[in-house]
Amino acid sequence: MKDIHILFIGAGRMAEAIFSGILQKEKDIHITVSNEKDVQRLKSLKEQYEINTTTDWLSVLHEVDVVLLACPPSAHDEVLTKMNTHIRSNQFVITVAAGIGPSTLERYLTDKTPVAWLMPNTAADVGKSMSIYAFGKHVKNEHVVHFNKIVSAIGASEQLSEQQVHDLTAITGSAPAFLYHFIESLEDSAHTYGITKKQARKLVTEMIIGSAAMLDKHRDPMKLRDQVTSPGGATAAGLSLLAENQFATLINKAVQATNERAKQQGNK
Ligand SMILES: NC(=O)C1=CN([C@@H]2O[C@H](COP(=O)(O)OP(=O)(O)OC[C@H]3O[C@@H](n4cnc5c(N)ncnc54)[C@H](OP(=O)(O)O)[C@@H]3O)[C@@H](O)[C@H]2O)C=CC1
Ligand SMILES: O=C(O)[C@@H]1CCC=N1
Repeated sequence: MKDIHILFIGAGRMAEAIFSGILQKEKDIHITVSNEKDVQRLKSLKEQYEINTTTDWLSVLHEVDVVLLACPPSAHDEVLTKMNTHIRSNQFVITVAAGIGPSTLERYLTDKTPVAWLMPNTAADVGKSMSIYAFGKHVKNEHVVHFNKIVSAIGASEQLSEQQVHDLTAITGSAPAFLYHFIESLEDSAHTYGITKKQARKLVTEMIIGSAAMLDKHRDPMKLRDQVTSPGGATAAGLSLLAENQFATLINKAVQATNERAKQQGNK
């Protein structure tokens, strides 16, 4: 297969996680990264990674096979409008923006442009993103081949419908932040018992890494929870308190709030 050249529009946290993951796995994917204002950020990324950078993505557009939009949802209107008059019909456009599905991309890119919506998470940086995605109407086999190469470099993936990516953005895209918040809360709690912050971090981080490894091996959180919960014992008391305070309902509400905001951002 011939080398792939990807242009990133947006040089923020998600862009970096994705191209960092790709560069660790793939030697025949070439990356150009652009943003609009922050030249210092581009300079620092160029020092760290084997990439090209530019503040003028339009000048590079004609050279690339894939455009990956990693800018905020609110920037898409401006970027796609500008892109539409210059893009060649076989160039593949992928967005990772919350709320911006293939049907939105196709409304802007009027020349039967192949498009995809990828919802990754920041674990792309370590090749462990769980990414969900949906394709537009004009995606052909060659684009699927490119897409699979890019997405498999950053972790696991699952193809869904556009609506399902809307509905599950919270679960794969945002829920890592929910988990990190849970971890921060455990650290704060540990710290109140007289250990240092460094010790609290070690205790909680290693516990989470061990739990994730168990989940990876056994794939059954209910069974794993049950193994920890000795009948009538200490863990059961903690879990009861979580249940009394509607822990599961609260998580469901956080998922809904996240998806509503994502949709709202995409509709602007
Ligand atoms: N962070 C995450 O975990 C995830 C994020 N996403 C999506 O990724 C996208 C980026 O998010 P994130 O990386 O967190 O955000 P950041 O704020 O870290 O990065 C946004 C980047 O976009 C650039 N940008 C802003 N406006 C424009 C414009 N008009 N043209 C070109 N570049 C522009 C910014 O640079 P400058 O201002 O200098 O132009 C910056 O480099 C969002 O759409 C988000 O929904 C999806 C899944 C997970
Ligand atoms: O917070 C956000 O809007 C993005 C989308 C999914 C994760 N981060």
